[in-house]
Amino acid sequence: MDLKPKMIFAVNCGSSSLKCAAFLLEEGALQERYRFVVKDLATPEVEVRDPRTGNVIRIISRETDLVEALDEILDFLEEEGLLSAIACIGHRMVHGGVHTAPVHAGPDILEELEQYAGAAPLHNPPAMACIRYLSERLPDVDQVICFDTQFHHEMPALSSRIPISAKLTNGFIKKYGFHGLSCESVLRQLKETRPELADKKIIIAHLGNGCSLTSVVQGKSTDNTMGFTPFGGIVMSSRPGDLDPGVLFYLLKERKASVEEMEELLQRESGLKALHGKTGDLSELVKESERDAGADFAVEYFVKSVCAAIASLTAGMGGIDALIFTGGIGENNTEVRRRIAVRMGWMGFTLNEKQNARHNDSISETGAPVYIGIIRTDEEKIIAEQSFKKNTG
Ligand SMILES: Nc1ncnc2c1ncn2[C@@H]1O[C@H](COP(=O)(O)OP(=O)(O)O)[C@@H](O)[C@H]1O
Ligand SMILES: CC(=O)OP(=O)(O)O
Ligand SMILES: [Mg+2]
Repeated sequence: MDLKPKMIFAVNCGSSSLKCAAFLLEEGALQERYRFVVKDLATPEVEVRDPRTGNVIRIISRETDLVEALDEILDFLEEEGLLSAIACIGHRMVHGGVHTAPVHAGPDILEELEQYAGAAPLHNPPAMACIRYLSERLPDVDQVICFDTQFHHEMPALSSRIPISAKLTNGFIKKYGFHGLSCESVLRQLKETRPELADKKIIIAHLGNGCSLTSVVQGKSTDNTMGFTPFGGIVMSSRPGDLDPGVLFYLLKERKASVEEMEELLQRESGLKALHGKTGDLSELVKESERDAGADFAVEYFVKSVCAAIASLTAGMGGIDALIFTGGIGENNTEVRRRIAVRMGWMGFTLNEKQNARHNDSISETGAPVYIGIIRTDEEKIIAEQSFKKNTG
């Protein structure tokens, strides 16, 4: 009998953060042992957290490079005697293109995935860099790639088609939908805590650095606000969300902007950051909103954008039973949730202010026509489970 511990390591490259988790395989179930979080990729520290308490038990300082952060995390696991226990590594790849199930990260797949790098430039290239680095440091360990787009791949054509000429789309340009691993985590938890809602009409509002809303009917994605790429949908921290295509032509033709300049401006300098002028961090904007009219404007713009998406997705589903907040902002920002619920009052949203302030699981008034809840997403657990299944399947 093999008594050596076995571990699954999950890597989640977000647009502003790196989140990793180490799971020990105990009696056939995955038990999280350590969580590693780089909250802001511009700040040089990795928090090592104890998942049982959520407490930060150590801070590892690092250089500013993502791969170096990962290197330090592996050094930590080595010190703990756990590096050799890694049986499999799972990665979140935001754009999966044609893939509708997890894949092993062999050289052919990596080469093929290169074609989607430009469709998720804030996400896919760093995830690819992590895979390449890990295949050098741990060449014998199986790496599995899990896709954010998988959950949405059966979205109805009424949602997924993009109405441009077939000469341009070639079947490839369509709405893919993102934050799918987060949706899976939220639905799994909802099934456990509110089984009566699991098969109803639900909107999952994933509000983090990247933000998207997904409509779910009977556990299946029917629409997502992001589109062909994670640029689309509602306004985000530094991304504009849906944009009149005429703006792009104008910038290219009249302002002679280069594609690179446009990409940089639209990826990193737009969205809430452009509205406010200094910061796109919604938490900071909320903090400043009482004394800074520009910050308050940016928060209201965001809230209106979320509410417009809720109304549109509700129309698509022909009703709504529950709204679930998740993601860094959705889980933690009382004021953003309050403003959204108040603005949606006309549609039957009634917030319980006390429960909202306490970040309770349920934050709507008892008996209100629309249930409003908060669920802490655990994308890393879904990555670990999907990877373990692929690794052993
Ligand atoms: N504990 C917290 N309290 C308040 N705001 C938070 C907290 N954690 C995250 N946030 C907010 O969430 C945002 C990041 O969301 P997250 O979903 O973690 O990021 P990413 O989109 O990179 O995955 C941050 O910009 C921050 O404003
Ligand atoms: C798809 C996306 O924008 O992801 P994240 O919120 O993790 O950056
Ligand atoms: Mg994220």
